[in-house]
Amino acid sequence: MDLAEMTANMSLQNVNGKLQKKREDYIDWREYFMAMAFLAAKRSKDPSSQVGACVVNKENKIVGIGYNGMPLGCDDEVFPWGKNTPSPLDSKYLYVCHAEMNAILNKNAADVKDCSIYVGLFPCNECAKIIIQSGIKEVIYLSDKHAHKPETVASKRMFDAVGVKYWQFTPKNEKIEINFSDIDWNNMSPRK
Ligand SMILES: Nc1ccn([C@H]2C[C@H](O)[C@@H](COP(=O)(O)O)O2)c(=O)n1
Ligand SMILES: [Zn+2]
Repeated sequence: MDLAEMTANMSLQNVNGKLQKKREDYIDWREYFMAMAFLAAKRSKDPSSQVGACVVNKENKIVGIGYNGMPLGCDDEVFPWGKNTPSPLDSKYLYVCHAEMNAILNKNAADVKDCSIYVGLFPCNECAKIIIQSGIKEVIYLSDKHAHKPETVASKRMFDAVGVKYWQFTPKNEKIEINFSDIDWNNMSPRK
């Protein structure tokens, strides 16, 4: 198989003899940011909901990433991940840091003013306060599964009051696969 046949088969283009991905194979920038939030969520130890968040500035640069997890130093093998527990002290909700809070606290910039936050699940009222106070102006979310919970209604009430935009993102791709073996690590090119 020569380079032309190979590139045709691998949705690659032969530009000046170099393998280039076809334009349509590049990830849409919004899908990229939502995918980064999803990738971060993979780090969450919460057995029932893994949520990730990605803060992006006006220049489309990532300035913060986070996922839901226990506070630094609170061993997530010791602190509880339960819910609806007989004793409220055994419920994760008292302890877990939400993805949005972590993404904002993890910021790598002086502030996150006028940024957008991509998050898997619509922010709760506590995160809405943090989002507003941090100066974030746009919330892009995938799931609004708790739409009718008071926490979510309160979030929207606050966002509407201060003009924080929020909208549901629907990815074009059903999935984005990261396959380390796609790359020939010796020369960092697509594996032939
Ligand atoms: N926007 C959100 C919503 C939820 N979380 C976290 C908080 C918990 O760890 C978990 C939700 O648990 P569930 O009630 O679904 O068992 O997700 C978040 O970080 N950001
Ligand atoms: Zn929250």
